[in-house]
This record gives sequence, C-alpha cells and structure tokens, in this order.
Amino acid sequence: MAIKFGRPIELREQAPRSSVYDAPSLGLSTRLRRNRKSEWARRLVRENAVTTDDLIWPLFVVEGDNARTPIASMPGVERLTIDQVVRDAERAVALGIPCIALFPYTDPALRDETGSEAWNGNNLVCQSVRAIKKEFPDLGVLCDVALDPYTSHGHDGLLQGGRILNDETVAVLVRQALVQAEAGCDVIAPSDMMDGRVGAIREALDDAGFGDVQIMAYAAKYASAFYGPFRDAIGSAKALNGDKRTYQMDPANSDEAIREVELDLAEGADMVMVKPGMPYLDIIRRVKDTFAVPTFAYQVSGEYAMIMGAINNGWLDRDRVIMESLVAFKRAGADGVLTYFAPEAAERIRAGR
Ligand SMILES: NCc1[nH]cc(CCC(=O)O)c1CC(=O)O
Ligand SMILES: [Mg+2]
Repeated sequence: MAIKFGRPIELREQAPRSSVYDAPSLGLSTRLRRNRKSEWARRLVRENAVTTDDLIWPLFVVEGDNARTPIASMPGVERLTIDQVVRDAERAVALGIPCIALFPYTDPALRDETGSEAWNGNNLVCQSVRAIKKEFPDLGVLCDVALDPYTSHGHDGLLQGGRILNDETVAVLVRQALVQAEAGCDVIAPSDMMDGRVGAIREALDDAGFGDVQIMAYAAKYASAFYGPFRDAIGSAKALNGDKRTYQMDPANSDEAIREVELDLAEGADMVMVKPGMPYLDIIRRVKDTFAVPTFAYQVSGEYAMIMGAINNGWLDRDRVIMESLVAFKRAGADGVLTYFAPEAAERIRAGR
C-alpha cells in the first residue's frame, strides 16, 4: 500500500466540494499556453535556434609534441600542441563547425616588453595555421590580433611610462596581422581595442594582396572580470600589471558601444563582435538593430567557467543549460557565437538534444 506522510493514500479524505480546483473559467480568448501544449507545437512556433553554422570554436595552442594540458579554471578545455590542434580542427570539420579561433600560450622566455614574438612569422599561431590549413583548407581559421599573449607585462599594447601607446601599438598590430594572413589565416580579429586599428589593418592587408582576408572586429569589448580564466589559459594572468581600463570599455556604457561599432565598420570591419556575451546581451541587441551587420558574441572564459563550475557541482543541468546559454545569443540578435562549448553544442544539435 502506498504510504504518504504516514497515512495510506486510500484513506485520505476527498477534497471538499468548493475546492481550489473549482474556480470559474476566466473566459480568455487568448491563451498563450495553447502554443506550448506539446513538443511539436513548441517546435512550430520556436523563434530562434542555434545551428552548427553559428559556432566558432576557440582553441589554445602551446609548444610541444602530442600533449593536451588541462586548464584548471576551464574544466574540459585544454592547451594543445600543434599536432593536437590539428586533431581538434579535424573534429571541427567532422562536426560541421565552420570556423575555429586560435590563441597561443607563449613560452615565457619568448615574451618581452614589446611582444615582438607577435610578428614572428614562425610563431605558434602561424605554425598552427599552416598545419591546419594544410590538412583542412576549407575550415575557417580566425586569429586574434593583440599583444597580450606575447608581452612580459600582459597588456594588449606597447607600454611606456605606465601608459598604453595607441598609434605605436597599431603599427605593430599591423605587422602581427600580416604574418597571420601570410600563414593562411582567413579572419583577422583585432581584440586590442586601440583606436584606428581596423582601418590600418585593412589597408595593410589590401596593400599586401590579402584583400579576401576578413576582419572581425572585437568592436565592443569591455574591461571585464570574465576574462580571468582565459588569462590563465594563455599565461598572462600573473604577468598582467594593473588592468585594461584605459583601452577596453567601461561595463557601465552602452551608447559608447554604438560609437565603437560605427567606427570599426567605417574602417572596414566585415563583422563585429560584442564581448563578453551573456552580461552584454543588451549591447548585442542594440548593435544588431542599429547596424544590421554580421554580429557575433563571445561567450568568454569566465562565462564558460561559471557554467561548468555549476554543472560539475550538480547545481545546473548540463543537458539544458549549455544550449539555453547559446540560444540567448541568437535571441539577442547575434549571428554567431565564439564558445568553448562549440563541439558539445554541435554534437547536441546533431543528436537533436
Ligand atoms: N586581447 C586578448 C583577448 N582575446 C580574447 C580574450 C578573452 C577571451 C575569453 O575570456 O575567453 C582576451 C583577454 C583580454 O582581453 O584580457
Ligand atoms: Mg574601437
């Protein structure tokens, strides 16, 4: 016999006549719940979907051979040696992910005051691009342009007397972009937030015969605490002196994001990005509504870490929270998302879950 609260269910009294279940109908003509009554009906009225075409997968590269090193603050993400990054590129191709993004963990011995390894045409990123393009020429490869993986001080630009120089930094970012294009990179993504860098890079690419290399500008990039795990991944967290608030945007600003995007588009950006993602969905929506250009969100390392930390503690349901976090970007107006969840998302989309 079924027991609840110590009494056999069969012996519990019937609900009294005027029970809570007897309220009169509200006589509503419109009931939004009708369209939610079953899975097929929900599918029919669903407004947004994440598809594999929307995904860009960021990968971390490190010197060495046949090694994958876990990154503690990004559970499930690893630093990969070049041979292994090629294997993940193969996985991207197999899953139908259109594009990957490369970030280097530079040997500390190669980091210096000016970040000169950034424009070494044989640096880790350039070697990786060549190795990937050799095996998978049709996979999109995006390269970040900024000095932070290469500088001893961890900043994205040249530092002098405690200031980050703008125009001098742009001149070296141009050199960085050119070696990446030379290596075969398809999309140059300046993430440094110097003024005028998109125009300078566009002009240099065109002059060097790289007219087809696209630019995805990290246009509205905020000085965010959500980049912490990324800085662990590329080894710039300990190195970083101070913060990036003299070049990355103030998280309190919204109109300024419109000005940033407007300038980058005027300078020749093919696509723009808002970063971080989830705390800045309002910015994605404003950018998309204002400019109607290809707009991307970066679901950054801290967002990934937050979600994975909660999943691994059993506090959030992995089977639901990852895709919910991604469809939010589509709902906000993004055309695509850079996300460390890209392979899992692609697998889930393929399996229909
Ligand atoms: N300029 C470097 C760069 N490119 C992408 C990220 C962050 C990505 C992430 O957190 O996942 C950063 C970090 C930063 O600006 O400090
Ligand atoms: Mg700008």
